[in-house]
Amino acid sequence: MFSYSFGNESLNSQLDALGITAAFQKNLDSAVDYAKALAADGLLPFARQAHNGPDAGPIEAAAARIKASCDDLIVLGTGGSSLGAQAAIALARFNKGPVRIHTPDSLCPFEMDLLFKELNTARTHVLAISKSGTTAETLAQLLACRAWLEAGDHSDNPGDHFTFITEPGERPLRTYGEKLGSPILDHPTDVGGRFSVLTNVGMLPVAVSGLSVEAFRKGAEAVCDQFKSDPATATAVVGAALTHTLEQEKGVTQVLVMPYAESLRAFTRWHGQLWAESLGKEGLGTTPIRAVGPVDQHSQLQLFLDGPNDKFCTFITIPSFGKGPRIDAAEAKAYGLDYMADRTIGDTVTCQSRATQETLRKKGRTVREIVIDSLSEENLGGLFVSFMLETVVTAHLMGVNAFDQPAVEEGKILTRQYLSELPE
Ligand SMILES: O=P(O)(O)OC[C@H]1O[C@](O)(CO)[C@@H](O)[C@@H]1O
Repeated sequence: MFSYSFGNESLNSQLDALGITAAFQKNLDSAVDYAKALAADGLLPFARQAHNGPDAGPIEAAAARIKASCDDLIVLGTGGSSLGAQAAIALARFNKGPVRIHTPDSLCPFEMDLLFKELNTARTHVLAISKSGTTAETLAQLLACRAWLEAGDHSDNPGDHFTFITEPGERPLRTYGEKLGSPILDHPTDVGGRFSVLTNVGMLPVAVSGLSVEAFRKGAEAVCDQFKSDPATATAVVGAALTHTLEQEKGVTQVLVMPYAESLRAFTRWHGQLWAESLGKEGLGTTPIRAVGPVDQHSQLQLFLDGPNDKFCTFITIPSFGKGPRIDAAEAKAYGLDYMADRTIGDTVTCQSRATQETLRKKGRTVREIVIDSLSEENLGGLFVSFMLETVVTAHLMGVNAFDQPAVEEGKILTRQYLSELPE
């Protein structure tokens, strides 16, 4: 489970000091009303991915088939069709499964050459994911993968090397999968790509990685239960009301998400898309900033502390006292490093996060700390759904539609045009 707090001074006293208590309360009331309406409706489809839902069996079956046939899985997809899976399977580093998973989510000729050079065609499976089934990057990679696989020296059916996830209906990716005779799982039509991490889009890679789909979804369910039963204290509702109030009243235009764990680095990329694409519209929006502690204390912290006071900072921490290697006391003392004698790496990181939050607060920044008790599937599932709900509630307060992304479509159309106009 996770909890959140705002430092030693209560949130109320910090709001008082900023002179925004009334504005916050008004936004909180409206956020709570909206949360209650969502709860009365059974929450949103992205949050209704039950641990024992009807897709659990098909996900496990597809994962078993993939695992039985390969050593390497290439997950093709971009944005919401890749970032959630990447964030989720980052936890698998701790219990290495039998399949290595590659996620070339940015179209890069050099990376693709490298990947093809490293992998064995006979023992590679490709999972191509695209909700629309039309994304040029994913389709280009798919065609390149097929050619590479067929140029390999195996003689089995090429269709056995592919699995697809896309929406029902006519679309290039689906037609391609049907012609190949490969398994095709339906992308839920009522869940947007950047909200799809708890559906088969994120959970099939999770199942292949050896992590527990059930645990991710149970963690999400626990957070949804809390959101429904006590919205006024739910992380998502308070976070949304606070972000919106700080933006309206104090010109806070950036939201920082800074976990103190390398395994949550991919989570910050997932959050970046979720926040930016859902809220950046009609001239409105706050810009997501990604950082990971403690390493980014040595690159971005100067700006956070001493640059413009325009950021709402969220730290995600895991109590790490006593965790990790211990520093030999005599060795440390021999070099005048008494302060770290007999401390663990986890002791150091915990103190660094605390110190950084305190210095930010002293500089007048609003800092929220979300504490998870361990790096577990349950906690990550909870974080996913909490941040998705926070995004949706923030969109409601802003008066924008969280679920579309009209502005990026023009660039996609032009890319296709320029590509088709290239000389033969
Ligand atoms: O899953 P699809 O349809 O390939 O889309 C990939 C990504 O592209 C976008 O449409 C933006 O271009 C995102 O919203 C989406 O997650």
